Amino acid sequence: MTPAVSVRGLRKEYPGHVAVEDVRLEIEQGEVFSLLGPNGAGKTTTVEILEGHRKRTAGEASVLGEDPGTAGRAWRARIGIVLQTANDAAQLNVGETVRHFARYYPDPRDPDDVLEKVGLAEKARTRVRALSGGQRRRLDVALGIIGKPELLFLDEPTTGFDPEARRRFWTLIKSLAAEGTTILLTTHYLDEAEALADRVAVLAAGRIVAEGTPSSLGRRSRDDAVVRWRDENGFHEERTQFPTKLVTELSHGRELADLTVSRLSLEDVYLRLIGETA
Ligand SMILES: Nc1ncnc2c1ncn2[C@@H]1O[C@H](COP(=O)(O)OP(=O)(O)OP(=O)(O)O)[C@@H](O)[C@H]1O
Repeated sequence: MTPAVSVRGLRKEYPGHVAVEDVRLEIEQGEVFSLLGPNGAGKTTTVEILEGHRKRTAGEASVLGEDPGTAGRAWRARIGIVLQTANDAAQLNVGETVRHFARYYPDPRDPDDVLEKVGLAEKARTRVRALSGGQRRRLDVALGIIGKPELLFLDEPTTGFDPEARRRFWTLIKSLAAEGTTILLTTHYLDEAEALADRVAVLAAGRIVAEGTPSSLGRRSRDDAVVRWRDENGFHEERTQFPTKLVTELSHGRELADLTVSRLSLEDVYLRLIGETA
């Protein structure tokens, strides 16, 4: 199967500044892939090159089998884009906006279904400019998926969402992934990457510094577990590769007060990776 996205030696130079250097990426069809990295790392630049919205300085890129720098309208109809900054849709209401965008695509989803999916069904008659920031973002997501894209680009999609809206959005992304949509997601929320992504890559200063599944990134699964508990002598903390054995030995069949067993979170690993490259 040809990968949905294949990139080699990607480079982008702005005057006096290299934003992306030697990036190599391969995203399989149906995969949810998350690009992580600090502000200014080059995520948006990379994604916009793949969307055909920016020209690369050098390197090879293939998106759904075509070069995004030269691909035409038929190709564009196969991808969906949720941008970081939304365009302002004039005087239309939410329902009209979604129906208007649906007309651009050969085989769109049902606009009412899409509004339901993103949790805006009750806002169908509200003017776009009267939406809250988070609701506006949900409309952006609706417009990104209305064309039934094979490949969906999501650039920081849940910025400004309340916790419930984020969880709802995650459910939506999982259902799109289950239908076979390939998804490239950039996010600053590590829990979001962990919940959604099959694989993640960390970009720092324009280069990929780590890549893998969320659970294996930066040798995470091989790190010690941290066991914490309390007894009459106070709080204790021990690091071990064998937390079950340690807890069994400690407890002698009785309850240990305030017992927790934890491993490095994806955020811990991410911060370590970014720290190493700073
Ligand atoms: N049009 C441009 N002209 C010049 N420099 C630019 C341009 N666009 C981006 N840059 C620079 O390129 C680098 C990468 O920017 P980019 O927007 O790709 O980062 P990012 O990883 O998406 O950041 P964020 O997390 O803040 O969205 C930054 O140093 C930025 O200042």
